[in-house]
Amino acid sequence: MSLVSMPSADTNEVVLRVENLCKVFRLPGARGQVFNALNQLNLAVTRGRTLAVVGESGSGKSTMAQLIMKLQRPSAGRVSLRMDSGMRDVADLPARDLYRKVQMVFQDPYASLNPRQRIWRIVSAPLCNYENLSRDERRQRALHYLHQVGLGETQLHAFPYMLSGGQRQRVNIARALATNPEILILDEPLSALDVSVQAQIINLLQDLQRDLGLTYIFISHDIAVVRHFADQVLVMKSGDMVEWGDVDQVLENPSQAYTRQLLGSMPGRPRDLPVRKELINVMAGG
Ligand SMILES: Nc1ncnc2c1ncn2[C@@H]1O[C@H](COP(=O)(O)OP(=O)(O)OP(=O)(O)O)[C@@H](O)[C@H]1O
Repeated sequence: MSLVSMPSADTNEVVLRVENLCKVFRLPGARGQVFNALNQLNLAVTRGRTLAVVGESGSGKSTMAQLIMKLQRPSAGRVSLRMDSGMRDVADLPARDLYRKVQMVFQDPYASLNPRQRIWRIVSAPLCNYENLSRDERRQRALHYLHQVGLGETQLHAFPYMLSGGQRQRVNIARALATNPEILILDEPLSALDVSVQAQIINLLQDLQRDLGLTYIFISHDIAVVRHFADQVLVMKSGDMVEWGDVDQVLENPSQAYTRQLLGSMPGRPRDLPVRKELINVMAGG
């Protein structure tokens, strides 16, 4: 059961809605045994805002992301997305329409790039599902998206192993931008990067959000970053929603004991924030 009810949001601005979403996994080798990874999740994501999702390991954050992206089927409930024709159940949407609207950036910038492909091929690959492009056109389009993430000609013909971790994560973001999506699901996009590079990527994500009007679902373990970056935060525990609200309210004045416990155990807990926030601003040149 969900521990909190769905907060109200201006329905005109809701671009993604999750209703009573559940995921039950059958455990291999354990006769008939099941595991509830997600229990009746309810959520509304507002256009142009950032919703952070926090919770201890195994709380269901990535499962939620996979259900939104149709990488897994829900056991119950539904995810709907704002399309030109109104809110549509993603179960009824062809993958190509879903991926036009929603893209994902994964945690590991190393594992998520094909090591045998040049960067222009990687970045322009999603476009091939929508358009019949020549090699030259693909390179031009890839260069456009590389410029958006602060890379350029130098990286266009490189292979992933030639790039730093931060550059690879920029390539991942460029690839995610290639379908001109409205929503990016960022699944711990900073955790494989060192702190100074994290700050640069946060800065980039904020610039992109401002310039392109993107909506973010940001899965993170770092409370300092969440506070700096997100508008709202959802706290999860063992597949349940524990608390959802504005970042300042939830992080400064959590209503649930579990949230207080989580804040105390995660890096960048509130009393550390001023230092980290300043650090991030300095590193991001802000
Ligand atoms: N295919 C599967 N079969 C069985 N159990 C699964 C499967 N996928 C995920 N789980 C379980 O569901 C729970 C939620 O996993 P999930 O990856 O969503 O957690 P998470 O909050 O993203 O964790 P982390 O922060 O470590 O990435 C975990 O206990 C996980 O072991």
